[in-house]
Amino acid sequence: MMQVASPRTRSDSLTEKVFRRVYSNFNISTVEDDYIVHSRRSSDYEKERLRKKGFEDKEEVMEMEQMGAERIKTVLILMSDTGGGHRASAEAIRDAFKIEFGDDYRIIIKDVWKEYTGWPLNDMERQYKFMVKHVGLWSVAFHGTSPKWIHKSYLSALAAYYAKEIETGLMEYKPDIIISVHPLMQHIPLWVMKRQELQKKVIFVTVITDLNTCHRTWFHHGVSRCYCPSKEVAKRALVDGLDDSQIRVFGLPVRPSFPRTIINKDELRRELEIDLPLPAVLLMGGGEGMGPVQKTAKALGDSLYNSKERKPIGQLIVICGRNKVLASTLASHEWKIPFKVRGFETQMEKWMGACDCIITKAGPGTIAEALICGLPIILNDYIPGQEKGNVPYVVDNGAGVFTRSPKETARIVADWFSSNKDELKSMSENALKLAQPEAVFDIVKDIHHLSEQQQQRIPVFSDFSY
Ligand SMILES: CCCCC/C=C\C/C=C\CCCCCCCC(=O)OC[C@H](CO[C@@H]1O[C@H](CO)[C@H](O)[C@H](O)[C@H]1O)OC(=O)CCCCCCC/C=C\C/C=C\CCCCC
Ligand SMILES: O=c1ccn([C@@H]2O[C@H](COP(=O)(O)OP(=O)(O)O)[C@@H](O)[C@H]2O)c(=O)[nH]1
Repeated sequence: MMQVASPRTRSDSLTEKVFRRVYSNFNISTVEDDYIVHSRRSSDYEKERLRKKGFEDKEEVMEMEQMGAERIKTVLILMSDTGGGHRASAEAIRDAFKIEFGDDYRIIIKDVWKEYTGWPLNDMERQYKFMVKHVGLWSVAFHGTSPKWIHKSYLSALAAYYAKEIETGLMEYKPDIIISVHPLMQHIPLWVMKRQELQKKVIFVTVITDLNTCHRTWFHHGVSRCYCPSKEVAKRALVDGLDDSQIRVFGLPVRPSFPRTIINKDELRRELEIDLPLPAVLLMGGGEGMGPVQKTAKALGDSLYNSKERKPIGQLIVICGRNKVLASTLASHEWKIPFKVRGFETQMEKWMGACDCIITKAGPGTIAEALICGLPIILNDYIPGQEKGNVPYVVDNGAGVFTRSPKETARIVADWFSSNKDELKSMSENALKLAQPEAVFDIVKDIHHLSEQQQQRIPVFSDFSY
């Protein structure tokens, strides 16, 4: 029985709620952001709720919906699949809204740029993938666009050029609340809202998904709240001119399905068909399977095999994300130790819960999740700019180590699994201390509070035009 305990205690009822949702065929992590499906379902709920309250007539139901009686609030979460972290945080927020407030909120996760605009905004995923493969280019782009006058003028030009399209994109969903979980999705929507005089009617908040050295585009002064995952980021926000009252520090939002109570590790291993007694290391490289994964896997294949006794001292699980080439290359290799290779996994909490430590590039999402699972972390790479500061965040807090060398990584893991178990244990404890499993709930509750405050200021039936 492994204890994956939250460093802070929380009311049983919430834990129970999470457990019920997570482990009773209710897959809250399902990617379900297709608007049509979503909006149909949500409006069906809404109609059903009104019908239950006695509004049988079709027109009456429609009227009440429009007027806002028992109105379900619409939350639009803006994200882009540049990396896997923004989507993971968006899903975390959606799931937490569902757990905390049931059907009171309708959550839509969207990349409005991709669907409504043209080049270069609609092609960020591909461009980002290209740039981070050429780290020098990314470094120039990241640091070169740091001055406010540079990114502001560029984004204003894009806003003006795509004004109509973005307006259409945002207005289609008629959001009451807009949440941006992406560094480039503050300026343009806020500009559109200003043009439409919607600033007082629609709440706009930013949820930063970088733990330390984030880009300055995250810090827009026009937001109601800027949720910072760490004190370091909050300091940067203050330096950038945000007001104290706009800033809240709760932590990085992680999907509530991540275990934070008691998880039976053996059961997870049985379910995932992982060897029961052998210590296990999880190797990954973010949503795209980036970093020195292949070399590290092969080095681990050697270091976790005791050739004198002709038996393994550990086992290896590699999650390649969307990197199919990596997955097939590793699958075709001969392994002396128990080995598993997987593609993009939707239940990361199970794989992390079943392992004893993790090797990853310094992606903030993976780090925050691993901390919740109490996994010591070996960071083997980082993207210059936004991920650089994640290294001291982990290492200085005693939750892991940094090395770029696959051989050194493999040696450390072998050490942890044999002669240095104490270090593994103390790092696991430090990881749990640093974890913030409640962050996502604190964020959605604060947004709910904002929304209630706003409701008191604006008449509920105000029919604002989009
Ligand atoms: C004066 C010299 C200027 C040189 C500029 C050269 C080229 C400019 C081209 C592109 C601009 C690059 C934008 C840089 C802003 C970066 C903000 C940022 O932090 O972005 C991070 C995200 C990715 O998210 C991160 O993923 C990580 C893991 O992979 C991790 O999860 C982390 O938590 C996440 O934060 O990056 C992006 O989304 C960038 C997409 C870049 C696509 C370029 C397309 C250009 C289109 C629009 C750019 C708009 C404005 C930028 C201002 C440009 C000013 C010149
Ligand atoms: O197969 C996978 C691989 C990754 N992830 C998730 O993708 C996110 C990766 O985010 P991170 O910030 O670590 O790195 P990025 O992919 O943005 O570079 C994390 O939430 C992972 O759990 C996932 O759900 N399935």
